Amino acid sequence: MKLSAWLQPFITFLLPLILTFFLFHRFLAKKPSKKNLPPSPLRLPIIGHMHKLGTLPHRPLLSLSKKYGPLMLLHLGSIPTLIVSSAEAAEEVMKTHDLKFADRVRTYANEKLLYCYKDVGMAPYGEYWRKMKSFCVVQLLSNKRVQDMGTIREEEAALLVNKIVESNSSVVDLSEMLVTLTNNVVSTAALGRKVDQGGSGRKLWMLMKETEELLGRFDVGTFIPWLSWINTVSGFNARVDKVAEENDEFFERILEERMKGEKVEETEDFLDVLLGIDKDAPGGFDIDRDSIKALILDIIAGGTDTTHTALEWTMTELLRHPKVMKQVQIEVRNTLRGKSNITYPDDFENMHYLKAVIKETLRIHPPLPLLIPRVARQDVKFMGYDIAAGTMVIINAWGIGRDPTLWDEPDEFRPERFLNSTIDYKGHDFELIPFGAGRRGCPGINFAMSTYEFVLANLLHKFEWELPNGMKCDELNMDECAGLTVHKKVPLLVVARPLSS
Ligand code: HEM
Repeated sequence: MKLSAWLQPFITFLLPLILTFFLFHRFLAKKPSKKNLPPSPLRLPIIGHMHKLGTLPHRPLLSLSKKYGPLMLLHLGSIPTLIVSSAEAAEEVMKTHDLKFADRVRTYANEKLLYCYKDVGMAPYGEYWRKMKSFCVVQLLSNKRVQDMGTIREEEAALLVNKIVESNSSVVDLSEMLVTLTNNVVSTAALGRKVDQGGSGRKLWMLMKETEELLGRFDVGTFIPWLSWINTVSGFNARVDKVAEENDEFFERILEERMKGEKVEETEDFLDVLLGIDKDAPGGFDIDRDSIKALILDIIAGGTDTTHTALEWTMTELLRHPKVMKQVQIEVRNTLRGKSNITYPDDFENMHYLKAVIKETLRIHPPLPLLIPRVARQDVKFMGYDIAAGTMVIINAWGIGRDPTLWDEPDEFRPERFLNSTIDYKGHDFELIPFGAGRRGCPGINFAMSTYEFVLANLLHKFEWELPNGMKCDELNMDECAGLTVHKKVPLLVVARPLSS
C-alpha cells in the first residue's frame, strides 16, 4: 500500500477530531493562570506559533518583538519559548541568570549524533559539561595552542592566495574557496587531515556536511512529541542513525590508526591532545572514547561553517562598499608593506580599521543569528515575568545588532562606528554578541578570529577585487540561506587581480 493511501483515513477523520479537541482544550477548558507571563501573540492549536517563524526566523522574530516587546513568549509546538530581543534582556539571561539558563535543547539528532550529549555544545549543564568546557578553554582552544597552530592557517592562506593567482583574473567562486579553507584549517587542527585531498579527508567533509545539516534541521518530534512518529515515517530518524553510524566508523578507524602510531602529520593535533589526557595529572580527568569522538565532532561542526560564513559576509560587504574596501586595504598594506611573512597576532595589533570591519560584519551578519538556544533549568522570576523550567530561550543576536536604540542607522555597513568605541564581541557587551556570552559562550573565539583576521588580511593585501561582468556593487545578491548558520544564498563570485600586475 502506498504511504498516501495509508495516511488517508488519518487525514480525513482523525486530524479534524484532534484539531477540535485542541481547540476545545485551548479556548474553553483553559483555566486562568496566576502566573505573570511575557506577552504572546495568538497561537494555533498543535503547532502554536511555529507558522510565524518562516525560513529565516531571525527576521519575523524581530518584527514580532517590535509589537510584543523585547521579551515575548511563543509556543513552538508544545515547547514554551522565550524570545529575547534587547541587549538588556540578553544580559539578564547570559549574565544575571546565566546559571539558570545554562541547559540546551534535547533532540533526536543531537542525542544520536553527539554520543548521547557527550560533546560540549549540547551537553546538559552539570559536572560533565563543566569538565569538558574547561578543558576546551584552558587547553584545546587556548591562546597558546592557537599560536602553536599558526603554520596550519599560514599554509592554508598561502594555498588560497595561489589558487586565486592561478585563476588569472577570471571569475572565481570565493564562497567555495573559503569553505574549503576553513574546513581544511579546522580538520587539520583536529585530526591532521585536509578535506580537499581525497581519501579520508574527503570522507570527513561529506560526513560533516550531512551531520551539520541534520543537527540544524527542524524535527517535528522534538516540538510535538505525540507526532514523533512522523520522524520515523519520513525517514529522518533512519538518516540520523545512518550518519551517526558512519561517523562512528570513521572516527573509530582514525582512533585505531592513532593508537597503532600511524599518523599523517607531525604536528600535535586535538586528537593527540585528547588521547594524551592523563587523569592523574593536574587538570586531567578520565575521558572515554565516545567523549573524544563527540568533542572532535563538536569542534569540526562548530568551527567551520561559522568561520567561513563570517569571511564570506565580510568580503561581500566590502565589495558592496568600495570606499571601505579601499580604506581597509590601505591600512593592511601600510602595516604589512615589505614583510615577507605576516605574523599573527603581532602584525595585527594596530589594524584598527580591519578589526572595525570585522565587528561591523559580525553586528549585521552574525553567523548564528539566534545563537544556540538555551533552556531554563528551573522556574525563574525574570524581569518581572514567571518563566517555567524547561522553557527554551532564543536570543535574537541579529535583531539586537539592528536595534535603532543602540545603533545609528543600524542597517548601514559603517565600520567607523567601532573606531572610537570600546564595544567588543567577547561577551561583555551585550549589544554585540555573535559568540554568545556567559557560561555557554563560544570557547572557539580565539581560534576563529585567528583564521578570520589572517585570511582576510591576506586577501586584502594581495589582490584588487571586482564584481564579475560589470556588475554594480548595489546589484550584489544579499539573500540569506535558511539554517542554523546563515550564509549567503548565492555564492560570492568575484574577479581578483594580483596587486603587482
Ligand atoms: C566566527 C566563528 C564562530 C562563531 C560566530 C561562533 C558562535 C558561537 C555561538 C553563538 C555559540 C553559542 C553561545 C551561547 O550559547 O552563548 C557557540 C558555542 C560554541 N562554539 Fe562557537 N563560534 C565560532 C567559532 C567556533 C570555533 C572555531 C570553535 C571550535 C574550534 C567553536 C566551538 C564552539 C563550542 C564547542 C560551543 C559550545 C559551547 C557550550 O555550549 O558551552 N566555535 N559558538
